[in-house]
Amino acid sequence: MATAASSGGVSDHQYVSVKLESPRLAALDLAPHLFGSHPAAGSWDPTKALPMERAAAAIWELSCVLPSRHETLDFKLLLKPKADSSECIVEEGPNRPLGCGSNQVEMTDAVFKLTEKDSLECKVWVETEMLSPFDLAASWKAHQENLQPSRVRGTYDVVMNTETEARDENDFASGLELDLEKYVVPTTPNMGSGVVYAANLTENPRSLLDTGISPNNLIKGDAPLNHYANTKKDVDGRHTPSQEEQKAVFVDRGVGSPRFARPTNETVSTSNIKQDSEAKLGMPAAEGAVAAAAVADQMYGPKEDRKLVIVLVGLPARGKTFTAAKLTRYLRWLGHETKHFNVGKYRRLKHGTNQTADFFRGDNKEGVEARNEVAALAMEDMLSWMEEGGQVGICDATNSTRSRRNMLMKMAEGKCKIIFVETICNDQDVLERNIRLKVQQSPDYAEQTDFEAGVRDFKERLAYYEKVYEPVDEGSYIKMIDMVSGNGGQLQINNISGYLPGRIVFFLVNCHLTPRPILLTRHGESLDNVRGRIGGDSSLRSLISLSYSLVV
Ligand SMILES: Nc1ncnc2c1ncn2[C@@H]1O[C@H](COP(=O)(O)OP(=O)(O)OP(=O)(O)O)[C@@H](O)[C@H]1O
Ligand SMILES: O=P(O)(O)OC[C@H]1O[C@](O)(CO)[C@@H](O)[C@@H]1O
Repeated sequence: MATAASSGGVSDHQYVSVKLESPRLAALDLAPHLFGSHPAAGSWDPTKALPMERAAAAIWELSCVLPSRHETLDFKLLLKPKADSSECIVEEGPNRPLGCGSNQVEMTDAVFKLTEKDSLECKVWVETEMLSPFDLAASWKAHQENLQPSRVRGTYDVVMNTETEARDENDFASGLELDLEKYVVPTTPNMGSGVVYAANLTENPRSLLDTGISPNNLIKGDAPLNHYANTKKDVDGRHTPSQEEQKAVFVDRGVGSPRFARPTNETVSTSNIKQDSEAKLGMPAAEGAVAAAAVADQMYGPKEDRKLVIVLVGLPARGKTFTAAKLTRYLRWLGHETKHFNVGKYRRLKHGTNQTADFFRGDNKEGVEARNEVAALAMEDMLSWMEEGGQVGICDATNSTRSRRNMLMKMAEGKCKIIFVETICNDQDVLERNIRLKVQQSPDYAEQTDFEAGVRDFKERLAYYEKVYEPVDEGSYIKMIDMVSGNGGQLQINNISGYLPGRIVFFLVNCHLTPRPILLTRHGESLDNVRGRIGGDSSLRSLISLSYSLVV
Protein backbone atom coordinates (compact mmCIF):
# COMPACT_ATOMS: atom_id res chain seq x y z
CA MET A 1 0.00 0.00 0.00
CA ALA A 2 1.20 3.49 -0.80
CA THR A 3 1.84 6.07 1.85
CA ALA A 4 1.01 9.58 0.80
CA ALA A 5 3.00 12.54 2.09
CA SER A 6 1.30 15.12 4.21
CA SER A 7 0.96 18.55 2.66
CA GLY A 8 0.64 20.17 6.04
CA GLY A 9 2.99 20.18 9.04
CA VAL A 10 4.40 16.94 10.36
CA SER A 11 1.80 16.66 13.04
CA ASP A 12 -1.22 17.56 10.88
CA HIS A 13 -4.18 15.27 10.95
CA GLN A 14 -6.68 14.56 8.27
CA TYR A 15 -10.34 15.28 8.78
CA VAL A 16 -12.57 13.07 6.64
CA SER A 17 -16.26 13.53 6.09
CA VAL A 18 -18.36 11.19 3.98
CA LYS A 19 -21.88 12.30 3.16
CA LEU A 20 -24.54 10.33 1.41
CA GLU A 21 -27.73 11.85 0.04
CA SER A 22 -30.79 9.97 -1.09
CA PRO A 23 -34.39 11.10 -0.60
CA ARG A 24 -35.56 7.56 -1.43
CA LEU A 25 -33.40 5.84 1.15
CA ALA A 26 -35.38 7.20 4.08
CA ALA A 27 -38.40 5.21 3.01
CA LEU A 28 -36.49 1.98 2.47
CA ASP A 29 -35.70 0.96 6.02
CA LEU A 30 -32.05 0.55 5.16
CA ALA A 31 -29.21 2.12 7.13
CA PRO A 32 -26.09 3.28 5.29
CA HIS A 33 -22.73 2.15 6.65
CA LEU A 34 -19.09 2.48 5.68
CA PHE A 35 -16.50 -0.24 5.79
CA GLY A 36 -12.98 -0.55 4.50
CA SER A 37 -9.43 -1.79 4.62
CA HIS A 38 -8.37 -0.25 7.92
CA PRO A 39 -9.20 -2.09 11.16
CA ALA A 40 -10.99 1.02 12.38
CA ALA A 41 -13.32 0.62 9.38
CA GLY A 42 -13.91 -3.04 9.98
CA SER A 43 -11.14 -4.56 7.82
CA TRP A 44 -13.74 -5.30 5.14
CA ASP A 45 -15.95 -7.11 7.63
CA PRO A 46 -19.54 -5.89 7.03
CA THR A 47 -20.57 -6.77 10.54
CA LYS A 48 -18.00 -4.26 11.80
CA ALA A 49 -18.98 -1.53 9.35
CA LEU A 50 -19.40 1.98 10.78
CA PRO A 51 -22.96 3.32 10.81
CA MET A 52 -23.51 6.72 9.23
CA GLU A 53 -25.40 9.29 11.25
CA ARG A 54 -28.55 10.83 9.89
CA ALA A 55 -27.82 14.52 9.47
CA ALA A 56 -31.02 15.59 7.69
CA ALA A 57 -34.10 13.99 6.17
CA ALA A 58 -32.18 12.66 3.19
CA ILE A 59 -28.57 13.00 4.28
CA TRP A 60 -26.34 10.66 6.26
CA GLU A 61 -22.85 11.51 7.36
CA LEU A 62 -19.81 9.96 8.95
CA SER A 63 -16.73 11.90 9.88
CA CYS A 64 -13.48 11.07 11.56
CA VAL A 65 -9.97 12.32 12.07
CA LEU A 66 -7.09 10.20 10.82
CA PRO A 67 -3.43 10.49 11.76
CA SER A 68 -1.28 12.45 9.35
CA ARG A 69 0.63 9.62 7.73
CA HIS A 70 -1.97 6.93 7.54
CA GLU A 71 -1.90 4.34 4.81
CA THR A 72 -4.24 4.78 1.91
CA LEU A 73 -7.58 3.60 3.12
CA ASP A 74 -9.94 1.85 0.70
CA PHE A 75 -13.56 1.91 1.62
CA LYS A 76 -17.05 1.27 0.33
CA LEU A 77 -20.55 2.08 1.40
CA LEU A 78 -23.08 -0.52 2.22
CA LEU A 79 -26.71 -0.64 3.26
CA LYS A 80 -27.92 -2.78 6.10
CA PRO A 81 -31.59 -3.56 6.70
CA LYS A 82 -32.52 -2.05 10.03
CA ALA A 83 -34.33 -5.18 11.19
CA ASP A 84 -31.90 -7.88 10.05
CA SER A 85 -28.38 -6.60 9.50
CA SER A 86 -27.00 -9.88 8.22
CA GLU A 87 -28.07 -9.17 4.61
CA CYS A 88 -26.03 -6.24 3.38
CA ILE A 89 -26.08 -4.49 0.04
CA VAL A 90 -22.61 -3.29 -0.87
CA GLU A 91 -22.31 -0.48 -3.40
CA GLU A 92 -21.41 -1.39 -6.98
CA GLY A 93 -18.08 -0.50 -8.56
CA PRO A 94 -14.49 -0.31 -7.38
CA ASN A 95 -13.29 0.52 -3.90
CA ARG A 96 -13.03 4.17 -2.94
CA PRO A 97 -9.44 5.10 -2.11
CA LEU A 98 -8.84 7.70 0.55
CA GLY A 99 -5.39 9.20 0.14
CA CYS A 100 -3.59 11.26 2.70
CA GLY A 101 -2.42 14.83 2.68
CA SER A 102 -4.79 16.82 0.52
CA ASN A 103 -7.75 19.11 0.99
CA GLN A 104 -10.45 18.20 -1.41
CA VAL A 105 -14.14 17.56 -1.91
CA GLU A 106 -15.26 14.94 -4.36
CA MET A 107 -18.78 14.18 -5.44
CA THR A 108 -19.64 10.82 -6.98
CA ASP A 109 -22.60 8.49 -7.29
CA ALA A 110 -23.08 5.29 -5.34
CA VAL A 111 -25.30 2.61 -6.87
CA PHE A 112 -26.85 -0.13 -4.73
CA LYS A 113 -28.61 -3.04 -6.40
CA LEU A 114 -31.71 -3.54 -4.29
CA THR A 115 -33.05 -6.29 -6.54
CA GLU A 116 -32.21 -7.55 -10.02
CA LYS A 117 -34.34 -4.80 -11.52
CA ASP A 118 -34.22 -2.07 -8.94
CA SER A 119 -31.19 0.07 -8.17
CA LEU A 120 -30.83 2.88 -5.72
CA GLU A 121 -28.65 5.81 -6.76
CA CYS A 122 -27.21 8.07 -4.11
CA LYS A 123 -24.95 11.09 -4.18
CA VAL A 124 -21.76 10.77 -2.16
CA TRP A 125 -19.47 13.60 -1.07
CA VAL A 126 -16.07 12.81 0.34
CA GLU A 127 -14.38 15.78 1.91
CA THR A 128 -10.84 15.67 3.26
CA GLU A 129 -9.05 18.45 5.03
CA MET A 130 -5.71 18.70 6.80
CA LEU A 131 -6.06 19.92 10.37
CA SER A 132 -3.42 21.42 12.60
CA PRO A 133 -3.24 20.35 16.25
CA PHE A 134 -4.77 23.75 17.10
CA ASP A 135 -7.78 23.05 14.89
CA LEU A 136 -8.16 19.72 16.55
CA ALA A 137 -7.90 21.13 20.05
CA ALA A 138 -10.44 23.87 19.29
CA SER A 139 -12.72 21.38 17.68
CA TRP A 140 -12.54 19.05 20.62
CA LYS A 141 -13.19 21.86 23.09
CA ALA A 142 -16.19 23.07 21.09
CA HIS A 143 -17.46 19.55 20.89
CA GLN A 144 -17.26 19.17 24.66
CA GLU A 145 -18.93 22.49 25.29
CA ASN A 146 -21.65 22.15 22.72
CA LEU A 147 -22.98 18.70 23.13
CA GLN A 148 -26.41 20.20 23.74
CA PRO A 149 -28.00 22.37 21.06
CA SER A 150 -26.94 25.92 21.79
CA ARG A 151 -29.32 28.81 22.22
CA VAL A 152 -28.74 32.25 20.75
CA ARG A 153 -29.01 34.71 23.56
CA GLY A 154 -31.11 37.81 23.13
CA THR A 155 -32.93 36.64 20.02
CA TYR A 156 -36.11 34.72 19.58
CA ASP A 157 -35.87 31.03 18.94
CA VAL A 158 -38.63 29.79 16.71
CA VAL A 159 -39.34 26.22 17.58
CA MET A 160 -40.01 24.33 14.39
CA ASN A 161 -40.65 20.91 15.77
CA THR A 162 -39.68 19.64 19.13
CA GLU A 163 -40.41 15.95 18.73
CA THR A 164 -38.31 14.71 15.85
CA GLU A 165 -35.34 15.49 13.81
CA ALA A 166 -36.36 13.93 10.53
CA ARG A 167 -38.92 15.98 8.63
CA ASP A 168 -39.62 16.35 5.04
CA GLU A 169 -38.76 19.65 3.36
CA ASN A 170 -42.33 20.79 2.71
CA ASP A 171 -43.20 20.39 6.30
CA PHE A 172 -40.25 22.49 7.27
CA ALA A 173 -41.12 25.30 4.88
CA SER A 174 -44.74 25.52 5.95
CA GLY A 175 -43.67 25.81 9.58
CA LEU A 176 -41.43 28.70 8.71
CA GLU A 177 -44.12 30.56 6.81
CA LEU A 178 -46.48 30.23 9.68
CA ASP A 179 -44.02 31.71 12.09
CA LEU A 180 -43.19 34.62 9.84
CA GLU A 181 -46.83 35.36 9.24
CA LYS A 182 -47.32 35.78 12.95
CA TYR A 183 -44.29 37.97 13.29
CA VAL A 184 -45.22 41.53 14.13
CA VAL A 185 -43.00 44.14 12.53
CA PRO A 186 -42.28 46.82 15.12
CA THR A 187 -43.66 50.23 14.32
CA THR A 188 -41.39 53.15 13.53
CA PRO A 189 -40.23 54.72 16.76
CA ASN A 190 -41.77 58.08 17.45
CA MET A 191 -38.94 60.54 17.32
CA GLY A 192 -40.88 63.23 19.12
CA SER A 193 -40.29 66.93 18.65
CA GLY A 194 -36.61 66.91 19.61
CA VAL A 195 -35.61 65.89 16.09
CA VAL A 196 -33.37 68.29 14.24
CA TYR A 197 -33.64 69.37 10.59
CA ALA A 198 -31.21 67.20 8.60
CA ALA A 199 -29.34 70.14 7.06
CA ASN A 200 -28.57 71.43 10.54
CA LEU A 201 -26.74 68.23 11.37
CA THR A 202 -24.15 69.09 8.71
CA GLU A 203 -20.82 70.84 9.27
CA ASN A 204 -20.87 74.16 11.06
CA PRO A 205 -19.71 76.93 8.73
CA ARG A 206 -16.37 77.55 10.34
CA SER A 207 -15.39 80.38 7.99
CA LEU A 208 -18.49 82.27 9.13
CA LEU A 209 -18.31 81.36 12.78
CA ASP A 210 -14.64 82.37 12.90
CA THR A 211 -15.52 85.83 11.64
CA GLY A 212 -17.48 86.49 14.78
CA ILE A 213 -20.95 86.07 13.34
CA SER A 214 -23.16 84.80 16.10
CA PRO A 215 -24.25 81.22 15.73
CA ASN A 216 -27.64 82.17 17.17
CA ASN A 217 -29.24 81.87 13.80
CA LEU A 218 -28.24 78.27 13.79
CA ILE A 219 -29.83 77.67 17.12
CA LYS A 220 -32.97 79.19 15.73
CA GLY A 221 -32.65 76.81 12.81
CA ASP A 222 -32.35 73.86 15.14
CA ALA A 223 -35.97 74.29 16.18
CA PRO A 224 -37.93 71.07 16.43
CA LEU A 225 -39.21 69.76 13.14
CA ASN A 226 -42.69 70.47 11.92
CA HIS A 227 -43.39 74.05 12.85
CA TYR A 228 -47.03 73.43 12.07
CA ALA A 229 -47.44 70.36 14.21
CA ASN A 230 -50.04 72.01 16.40
CA THR A 231 -51.94 73.83 13.74
CA LYS A 232 -51.67 71.62 10.67
CA LYS A 233 -52.35 68.01 9.95
CA ASP A 234 -49.59 66.16 8.20
CA VAL A 235 -49.56 66.13 4.44
CA ASP A 236 -52.66 64.40 3.04
CA GLY A 237 -53.88 63.91 6.58
CA ARG A 238 -51.57 60.94 6.98
CA HIS A 239 -48.53 60.62 9.10
CA THR A 240 -45.59 61.18 6.82
CA PRO A 241 -42.35 60.10 8.44
CA SER A 242 -39.73 62.79 8.61
CA GLN A 243 -36.24 62.26 7.32
CA GLU A 244 -35.03 61.57 10.79
CA GLU A 245 -37.78 59.10 11.48
CA GLN A 246 -36.91 57.35 8.29
CA LYS A 247 -33.26 57.31 9.15
CA ALA A 248 -34.04 55.70 12.46
CA VAL A 249 -35.16 52.54 10.79
CA PHE A 250 -32.83 52.52 7.81
CA VAL A 251 -30.17 49.95 7.86
CA ASP A 252 -27.33 50.50 5.46
CA ARG A 253 -27.16 47.54 3.17
CA GLY A 254 -23.97 45.70 2.52
CA VAL A 255 -21.50 46.99 0.06
CA GLY A 256 -20.25 45.69 -3.17
CA SER A 257 -16.99 44.65 -4.60
CA PRO A 258 -14.19 47.19 -4.65
CA ARG A 259 -13.87 46.42 -8.30
CA PHE A 260 -17.30 47.77 -9.17
CA ALA A 261 -16.80 50.58 -11.61
CA ARG A 262 -18.25 51.63 -14.91
CA PRO A 263 -15.87 53.91 -16.63
CA THR A 264 -17.99 54.84 -19.61
CA ASN A 265 -21.23 56.62 -20.24
CA GLU A 266 -24.01 54.27 -19.30
CA THR A 267 -27.67 54.20 -18.48
CA VAL A 268 -28.83 51.34 -16.35
CA SER A 269 -32.12 50.46 -14.82
CA THR A 270 -31.93 49.92 -11.09
CA SER A 271 -33.07 46.35 -11.37
CA ASN A 272 -30.34 45.54 -13.89
CA ILE A 273 -27.56 47.12 -11.98
CA LYS A 274 -28.58 45.35 -8.80
CA GLN A 275 -28.65 41.96 -10.42
CA ASP A 276 -25.50 42.64 -12.32
CA SER A 277 -23.42 43.78 -9.44
CA GLU A 278 -24.73 41.27 -6.96
CA ALA A 279 -24.58 38.28 -9.24
CA LYS A 280 -21.22 38.92 -10.83
CA LEU A 281 -19.35 40.42 -8.01
CA GLY A 282 -21.01 39.08 -4.94
CA MET A 283 -21.13 40.64 -1.51
CA PRO A 284 -18.21 40.67 0.83
CA ALA A 285 -18.15 37.92 3.37
CA ALA A 286 -17.70 40.08 6.41
CA GLU A 287 -17.59 43.57 7.74
CA GLY A 288 -13.90 43.02 8.43
CA ALA A 289 -13.27 42.63 4.73
CA VAL A 290 -14.96 45.96 4.09
CA ALA A 291 -12.93 47.70 6.72
CA ALA A 292 -9.74 46.14 5.39
CA ALA A 293 -10.61 47.28 1.88
CA ALA A 294 -11.21 50.81 3.12
CA VAL A 295 -7.88 50.90 4.93
CA ALA A 296 -6.10 49.48 1.90
CA ASP A 297 -7.80 52.09 -0.24
CA GLN A 298 -6.62 54.88 2.02
CA MET A 299 -3.08 53.55 1.98
CA TYR A 300 -2.66 52.45 -1.58
CA GLY A 301 -5.57 53.87 -3.57
CA PRO A 302 -4.90 56.28 -6.40
CA LYS A 303 -4.60 59.90 -5.32
CA GLU A 304 -7.86 61.05 -6.83
CA ASP A 305 -9.65 58.34 -4.90
CA ARG A 306 -8.21 59.57 -1.65
CA LYS A 307 -9.59 63.12 -1.95
CA LEU A 308 -13.05 63.28 -3.37
CA VAL A 309 -15.69 66.00 -3.48
CA ILE A 310 -19.23 64.94 -4.14
CA VAL A 311 -21.20 67.89 -5.45
CA LEU A 312 -24.95 67.49 -5.16
CA VAL A 313 -27.02 68.95 -7.99
CA GLY A 314 -30.78 69.26 -8.22
CA LEU A 315 -33.80 71.48 -7.94
CA PRO A 316 -35.06 72.20 -4.42
CA ALA A 317 -36.90 69.39 -2.61
CA ARG A 318 -35.32 66.63 -4.68
CA GLY A 319 -33.74 64.78 -1.77
CA LYS A 320 -30.21 66.21 -2.03
CA THR A 321 -29.70 66.68 1.70
CA PHE A 322 -31.30 63.34 2.35
CA THR A 323 -28.96 61.59 -0.11
CA ALA A 324 -25.93 63.50 1.17
CA ALA A 325 -26.67 62.54 4.76
CA LYS A 326 -27.00 58.88 3.88
CA LEU A 327 -23.86 58.89 1.81
CA THR A 328 -21.95 60.58 4.62
CA ARG A 329 -23.03 57.93 7.07
CA TYR A 330 -22.18 55.13 4.68
CA LEU A 331 -18.74 56.45 3.77
CA ARG A 332 -17.89 57.03 7.41
CA TRP A 333 -18.96 53.51 8.16
CA LEU A 334 -16.59 52.30 5.46
CA GLY A 335 -13.84 54.11 7.28
CA HIS A 336 -13.44 57.21 5.10
CA GLU A 337 -13.20 60.63 6.76
CA THR A 338 -16.32 62.29 5.37
CA LYS A 339 -18.01 65.63 5.99
CA HIS A 340 -21.26 67.08 4.73
CA PHE A 341 -21.36 70.82 3.99
CA ASN A 342 -24.82 72.26 3.47
CA VAL A 343 -24.81 75.60 1.69
CA GLY A 344 -28.28 76.42 2.98
CA LYS A 345 -26.85 76.42 6.48
CA TYR A 346 -24.17 78.91 5.39
CA ARG A 347 -26.79 81.03 3.67
CA ARG A 348 -29.03 81.11 6.72
CA LEU A 349 -26.15 82.09 8.94
CA LYS A 350 -24.97 84.86 6.64
CA HIS A 351 -28.27 86.17 5.31
CA GLY A 352 -30.83 85.11 7.87
CA THR A 353 -33.68 82.63 7.73
CA ASN A 354 -36.37 84.82 6.32
CA GLN A 355 -35.43 85.14 2.66
CA THR A 356 -38.44 85.06 0.38
CA ALA A 357 -38.57 83.42 -3.03
CA ASP A 358 -37.28 86.63 -4.54
CA PHE A 359 -33.85 85.99 -3.12
CA PHE A 360 -33.58 82.86 -5.30
CA ARG A 361 -34.62 84.51 -8.59
CA GLY A 362 -32.12 83.78 -11.35
CA ASP A 363 -32.20 87.42 -12.45
CA ASN A 364 -31.69 88.78 -8.94
CA LYS A 365 -28.03 89.72 -9.32
CA GLU A 366 -27.44 90.36 -5.64
CA GLY A 367 -29.23 87.17 -4.67
CA VAL A 368 -27.15 85.10 -7.12
CA GLU A 369 -23.94 86.70 -5.86
CA ALA A 370 -24.92 86.13 -2.26
CA ARG A 371 -25.64 82.49 -2.96
CA ASN A 372 -22.42 82.02 -4.90
CA GLU A 373 -20.51 83.62 -2.09
CA VAL A 374 -21.82 81.23 0.56
CA ALA A 375 -21.33 78.27 -1.77
CA ALA A 376 -17.69 79.32 -2.23
CA LEU A 377 -17.28 79.68 1.54
CA ALA A 378 -18.58 76.16 2.08
CA MET A 379 -16.25 74.85 -0.61
CA GLU A 380 -13.28 76.67 0.91
CA ASP A 381 -14.03 75.22 4.32
CA MET A 382 -14.22 71.80 2.75
CA LEU A 383 -10.91 72.16 0.93
CA SER A 384 -9.17 73.42 4.07
CA TRP A 385 -10.50 70.46 5.97
CA MET A 386 -9.23 68.16 3.24
CA GLU A 387 -5.77 69.65 3.55
CA GLU A 388 -5.94 68.74 7.21
CA GLY A 389 -6.58 65.09 6.31
CA GLY A 390 -10.24 64.91 5.31
CA GLN A 391 -10.97 62.48 2.53
CA VAL A 392 -14.49 62.93 1.19
CA GLY A 393 -16.39 66.21 1.24
CA ILE A 394 -20.01 66.53 0.23
CA CYS A 395 -21.15 69.88 -1.10
CA ASP A 396 -24.90 70.09 -0.64
CA ALA A 397 -26.60 72.87 -2.61
CA THR A 398 -28.73 73.05 -5.73
CA ASN A 399 -25.61 73.84 -7.81
CA SER A 400 -28.14 74.18 -10.55
CA THR A 401 -26.20 76.17 -13.12
CA ARG A 402 -23.17 75.28 -15.15
CA SER A 403 -21.39 78.48 -14.10
CA ARG A 404 -21.77 77.56 -10.41
CA ARG A 405 -20.40 74.09 -11.06
CA ASN A 406 -17.51 75.60 -13.06
CA MET A 407 -16.69 77.76 -10.08
CA LEU A 408 -16.55 74.69 -7.83
CA MET A 409 -14.47 72.74 -10.33
CA LYS A 410 -11.96 75.58 -10.57
CA MET A 411 -11.67 75.73 -6.80
CA ALA A 412 -11.00 71.99 -6.62
CA GLU A 413 -8.53 71.90 -9.51
CA GLY A 414 -5.36 69.99 -8.62
CA LYS A 415 -6.64 69.32 -5.12
CA CYS A 416 -9.27 66.65 -5.46
CA LYS A 417 -11.55 64.85 -7.80
CA ILE A 418 -15.16 66.02 -8.24
CA ILE A 419 -18.17 63.83 -8.85
CA PHE A 420 -21.58 65.39 -9.42
CA VAL A 421 -24.54 63.53 -7.98
CA GLU A 422 -27.73 64.88 -9.51
CA THR A 423 -31.12 63.97 -8.11
CA ILE A 424 -33.98 64.28 -10.56
CA CYS A 425 -37.58 63.62 -9.66
CA ASN A 426 -40.51 63.98 -12.04
CA ASP A 427 -43.16 62.39 -9.88
CA GLN A 428 -45.58 65.19 -9.05
CA ASP A 429 -47.06 63.42 -6.04
CA VAL A 430 -43.64 62.88 -4.52
CA LEU A 431 -42.75 66.50 -5.20
CA GLU A 432 -45.90 67.82 -3.61
CA ARG A 433 -45.20 65.76 -0.52
CA ASN A 434 -41.56 66.86 -0.43
CA ILE A 435 -42.48 70.52 -0.77
CA ARG A 436 -44.93 70.33 2.10
CA LEU A 437 -42.41 68.52 4.22
CA LYS A 438 -39.82 71.17 3.50
CA VAL A 439 -42.17 73.94 4.52
CA GLN A 440 -43.06 72.07 7.68
CA GLN A 441 -39.44 71.45 8.60
CA SER A 442 -37.09 74.00 7.06
CA PRO A 443 -35.81 76.79 9.29
CA ASP A 444 -36.55 79.03 6.26
CA TYR A 445 -40.22 78.89 7.23
CA ALA A 446 -39.91 78.62 10.98
CA GLU A 447 -41.39 82.07 11.41
CA GLN A 448 -44.05 81.76 8.74
CA THR A 449 -47.28 81.20 10.59
CA ASP A 450 -49.38 80.56 7.50
CA PHE A 451 -48.48 77.09 6.21
CA GLU A 452 -50.13 77.52 2.80
CA ALA A 453 -48.38 80.85 2.30
CA GLY A 454 -45.11 79.01 3.02
CA VAL A 455 -45.97 76.38 0.42
CA ARG A 456 -46.75 79.10 -2.15
CA ASP A 457 -43.43 80.80 -1.45
CA PHE A 458 -41.47 77.58 -1.75
CA LYS A 459 -43.22 76.75 -5.04
CA GLU A 460 -42.34 80.20 -6.31
CA ARG A 461 -38.71 79.63 -5.32
CA LEU A 462 -38.81 76.31 -7.17
CA ALA A 463 -40.19 77.95 -10.31
CA TYR A 464 -37.31 80.45 -10.30
CA TYR A 465 -34.83 77.62 -10.03
CA GLU A 466 -36.54 75.71 -12.87
CA LYS A 467 -36.06 78.70 -15.20
CA VAL A 468 -32.29 78.63 -14.91
CA TYR A 469 -31.68 74.97 -14.16
CA GLU A 470 -29.06 73.27 -16.33
CA PRO A 471 -28.85 69.50 -15.88
CA VAL A 472 -25.35 68.13 -15.46
CA ASP A 473 -23.66 67.23 -18.69
CA GLU A 474 -20.04 67.72 -17.75
CA GLY A 475 -17.31 65.92 -15.83
CA SER A 476 -17.89 62.76 -13.84
CA TYR A 477 -21.45 62.35 -12.74
CA ILE A 478 -24.11 60.07 -11.35
CA LYS A 479 -27.72 60.95 -12.11
CA MET A 480 -30.41 59.46 -9.94
CA ILE A 481 -33.57 59.71 -11.97
CA ASP A 482 -36.90 58.96 -10.32
CA MET A 483 -35.24 56.56 -7.94
CA VAL A 484 -37.62 57.48 -5.19
CA SER A 485 -40.58 55.40 -6.32
CA GLY A 486 -38.53 52.22 -5.93
CA ASN A 487 -39.26 50.84 -9.39
CA GLY A 488 -38.48 51.98 -12.86
CA GLY A 489 -35.86 54.43 -11.66
CA GLN A 490 -32.64 55.01 -13.52
CA LEU A 491 -29.10 55.60 -12.52
CA GLN A 492 -26.99 57.22 -15.22
CA ILE A 493 -23.27 57.31 -14.77
CA ASN A 494 -20.59 59.07 -16.75
CA ASN A 495 -16.84 58.84 -16.41
CA ILE A 496 -16.93 57.06 -13.08
CA SER A 497 -14.11 54.77 -12.16
CA GLY A 498 -12.08 53.78 -9.13
CA TYR A 499 -12.76 52.05 -5.89
CA LEU A 500 -14.54 54.74 -3.93
CA PRO A 501 -16.72 56.07 -6.78
CA GLY A 502 -17.65 52.46 -7.45
CA ARG A 503 -18.78 52.06 -3.87
CA ILE A 504 -20.81 55.24 -4.11
CA VAL A 505 -22.59 54.04 -7.24
CA PHE A 506 -23.33 50.75 -5.59
CA PHE A 507 -24.68 52.45 -2.51
CA LEU A 508 -26.90 54.88 -4.45
CA VAL A 509 -28.41 52.15 -6.55
CA ASN A 510 -29.36 50.32 -3.39
CA CYS A 511 -30.73 53.35 -1.53
CA HIS A 512 -34.30 53.14 -0.34
CA LEU A 513 -36.65 55.78 0.82
CA THR A 514 -39.27 53.80 2.58
CA PRO A 515 -38.43 52.17 5.88
CA ARG A 516 -38.56 48.41 5.68
CA PRO A 517 -37.88 45.68 8.16
CA ILE A 518 -34.89 43.48 7.49
CA LEU A 519 -35.22 39.91 8.62
CA LEU A 520 -32.06 38.03 9.31
CA THR A 521 -32.39 34.30 9.59
CA ARG A 522 -29.92 32.14 11.39
CA HIS A 523 -29.53 28.52 10.52
CA GLY A 524 -29.91 25.94 13.23
CA GLU A 525 -26.89 24.40 14.81
CA SER A 526 -24.74 22.76 12.14
CA LEU A 527 -22.34 19.90 12.51
CA ASP A 528 -19.48 22.31 11.86
CA ASN A 529 -20.76 24.50 14.72
CA VAL A 530 -20.54 21.53 17.02
CA ARG A 531 -16.99 20.85 15.87
CA GLY A 532 -16.09 24.50 16.38
CA ARG A 533 -15.25 24.97 12.71
CA ILE A 534 -15.91 28.20 10.88
CA GLY A 535 -17.20 28.21 7.32
CA GLY A 536 -17.94 25.02 5.45
CA ASP A 537 -21.31 23.80 4.30
CA SER A 538 -22.17 21.04 6.70
CA SER A 539 -25.58 19.66 7.47
CA LEU A 540 -27.67 20.84 10.35
CA ARG A 541 -27.13 18.93 13.52
CA SER A 542 -30.84 18.46 13.73
CA LEU A 543 -33.92 20.25 12.50
CA ILE A 544 -35.16 21.02 15.93
CA SER A 545 -34.88 24.76 15.95
CA LEU A 546 -34.22 27.81 13.85
CA SER A 547 -33.52 31.23 15.26
CA TYR A 548 -34.10 34.52 13.62
CA SER A 549 -33.59 38.07 14.68
CA LEU A 550 -35.15 41.24 13.49
CA VAL A 551 -32.81 44.14 12.96
CA VAL A 552 -34.13 47.65 12.50
N1 LIG B 1 -34.12 60.72 -4.84
C1 LIG B 1 -35.15 61.42 -4.33
N2 LIG B 1 -36.10 61.94 -5.15
C2 LIG B 1 -37.14 62.61 -4.63
N3 LIG B 1 -37.34 62.83 -3.31
C3 LIG B 1 -36.43 62.34 -2.47
C4 LIG B 1 -35.30 61.60 -2.92
N4 LIG B 1 -34.57 61.24 -1.86
C5 LIG B 1 -35.21 61.73 -0.78
N5 LIG B 1 -36.33 62.39 -1.14
C6 LIG B 1 -37.31 63.06 -0.30
O1 LIG B 1 -37.16 64.44 -0.52
C7 LIG B 1 -37.52 65.15 0.66
C8 LIG B 1 -36.75 66.45 0.71
O2 LIG B 1 -35.42 66.11 0.90
P1 LIG B 1 -34.23 67.14 1.04
O3 LIG B 1 -34.44 68.10 2.11
O4 LIG B 1 -33.06 66.25 1.10
O5 LIG B 1 -34.29 67.93 -0.35
P2 LIG B 1 -33.26 68.91 -0.97
O6 LIG B 1 -33.16 68.56 -2.41
O7 LIG B 1 -32.02 68.94 -0.19
O8 LIG B 1 -34.01 70.30 -0.81
P3 LIG B 1 -33.45 71.79 -0.79
O9 LIG B 1 -32.59 71.97 -1.98
O10 LIG B 1 -34.66 72.62 -0.85
O11 LIG B 1 -32.71 71.96 0.49
C9 LIG B 1 -37.21 64.21 1.79
O12 LIG B 1 -38.29 64.23 2.66
C10 LIG B 1 -37.05 62.84 1.18
O13 LIG B 1 -38.05 61.95 1.65
O1 LIG C 1 -27.05 78.36 -3.93
P1 LIG C 1 -27.74 77.15 -4.43
O2 LIG C 1 -26.91 76.30 -5.32
O3 LIG C 1 -29.08 77.45 -4.95
O4 LIG C 1 -27.96 76.15 -3.23
C1 LIG C 1 -28.15 76.53 -1.93
C2 LIG C 1 -29.61 76.69 -1.67
O5 LIG C 1 -30.33 75.52 -1.96
C3 LIG C 1 -31.42 75.41 -1.12
O6 LIG C 1 -31.31 74.22 -0.44
C4 LIG C 1 -32.64 75.48 -2.03
O7 LIG C 1 -33.84 75.34 -1.38
C5 LIG C 1 -31.30 76.55 -0.14
O8 LIG C 1 -31.56 76.15 1.14
C6 LIG C 1 -29.89 76.98 -0.25
O9 LIG C 1 -29.68 78.32 0.07
